[in-house]
Amino acid sequence: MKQSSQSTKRRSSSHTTEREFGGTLGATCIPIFLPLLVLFLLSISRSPGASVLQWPPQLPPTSALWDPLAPTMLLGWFSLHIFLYLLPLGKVSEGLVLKNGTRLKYPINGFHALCISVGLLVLMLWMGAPLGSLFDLLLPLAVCATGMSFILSFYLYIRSFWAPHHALAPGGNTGNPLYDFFIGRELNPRIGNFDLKYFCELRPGLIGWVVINLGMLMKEVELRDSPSLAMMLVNGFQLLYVADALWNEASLNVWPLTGPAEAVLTTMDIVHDGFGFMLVFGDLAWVPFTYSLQASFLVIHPQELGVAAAAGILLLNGIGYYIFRKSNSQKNMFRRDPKHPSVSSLETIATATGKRLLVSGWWGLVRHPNYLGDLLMALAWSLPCGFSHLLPYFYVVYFTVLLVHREARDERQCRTKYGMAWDAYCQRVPYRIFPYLY
Ligand SMILES: NC(=O)C1=CN([C@@H]2O[C@H](COP(=O)(O)OP(=O)(O)OC[C@H]3O[C@@H](n4cnc5c(N)ncnc54)[C@H](OP(=O)(O)O)[C@@H]3O)[C@@H](O)[C@H]2O)C=CC1
Ligand SMILES: CC(C)CCC[C@@H](C)[C@H]1CC=C2C3=C(CC[C@@]21C)[C@@]1(C)CC[C@H](O)C(C)(C)[C@@H]1CC3
Repeated sequence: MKQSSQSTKRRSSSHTTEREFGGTLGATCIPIFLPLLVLFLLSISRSPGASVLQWPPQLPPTSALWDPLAPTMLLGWFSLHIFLYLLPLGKVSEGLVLKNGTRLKYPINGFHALCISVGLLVLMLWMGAPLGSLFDLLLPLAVCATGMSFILSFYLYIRSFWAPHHALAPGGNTGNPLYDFFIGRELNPRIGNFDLKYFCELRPGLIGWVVINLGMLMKEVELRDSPSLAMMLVNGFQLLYVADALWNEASLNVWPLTGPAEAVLTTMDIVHDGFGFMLVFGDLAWVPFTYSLQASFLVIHPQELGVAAAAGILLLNGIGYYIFRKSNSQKNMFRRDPKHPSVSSLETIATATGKRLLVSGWWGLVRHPNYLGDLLMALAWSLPCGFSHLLPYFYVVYFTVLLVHREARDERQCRTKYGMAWDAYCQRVPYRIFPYLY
């Protein structure tokens, strides 16, 4: 979290002043704590008790952490996705205007990469590949993904000293090595045209999450002959979420190259945050190994799910997805073409920057309707795992904390950008995420 005290602020003409995520202390502890948390969660998800509250915590034996197959598989997976990223499939789109007035070009072929990956997996299954053995490799894979995150983050930190000043992220340039390593100094590190942040955010980890889920489903088939309804719901919901992210990246295809960027290219991570340990580890280790916890939990803790309960959960996910997609699309459309018939009748307020803010429609309900939809989906992903354990609800709790923190960061940035107009918006739309609650 941002610390407001003077002690956390630096005064220097070229260095940024504000520190987030607990400043230097957070930046030192989080890279130690989060990898251990991933291993802890993975290891208890497969233990019979699956208790997050057990003290002392149950840690995996060191022999369970290493398998020579894991680095080979990970390198193979990364090579495949680098190859797919570089394939001349789909179109090329432009990001938002950078400080030096230029725009970077991005290949929009993530959905192709997802389809090809799923096609390859189906082929491997047909050839008899034991995809269920991913279950036994999860801990070594997580260890290797963490190691890879550290190596990549060191590389990014060191190379950032050769980057021009305008290429640095606003928040990752404090001069404190630990903090800058954690937050990330360079905004859009690239090797030639290969954009490391954009690649990591949407490809290996996000698609890897879907593959891990499928591996858990296959393990269930090995153990119990067929996948359970709960496992199918978790797989289906999360596949929809990942496919949506990649499809909406691809929806840029229909717009002219010179039009404003939208969807993933306008998220806070791409536009504002540097590429440091937090995002590298988040993309490569945290997303695939903790977002798939419900599926790995279900392998050892099968749940009976009645048709009525399944229908209720389906409905909840559908409502969440509808709110998430409609609100994100409404804002993206408004930013791209405010005169488009689907948004032209919405009420707006002017800001000094020339941009307007929506005050009706989804963005008049709460200030972050997209987070509300995302959180409803998060709950729907955990409910198939029943109420006997807390572990499957880890994602809901973590995600609530992440989005509340993210909302506060975005709010600060918007207040700086829009000043009094933002205050007027907040008065008009008093709730942040949950109507009448928060
Ligand atoms: N699954 C996961 O782990 C995660 C998922 N997400 C999801 O990613 C999606 C994107 O989220 P995120 O990048 O945080 O931010 P948002 O998509 O919510 O974008 C926030 C920006 O939208 C613009 N904006 C805010 N209010 C208005 C308004 N009333 N009218 C017009 N524009 C407005 C502002 O930018 P400007 O005015 O400059 O255009 C603001 O900075 C969300 O759906 C979120 O749930 C996010 C993080 C993690
Ligand atoms: C390691 C920390 C505890 C937290 C790291 C945070 C990251 C895991 C998330 C920050 C923003 C993200 C986004 C998505 C995935 C999680 C991270 C990387 C996203 C790609 C998921 C799919 C969505 O549709 C999206 C809008 C494309 C998301 C963009 C932000």
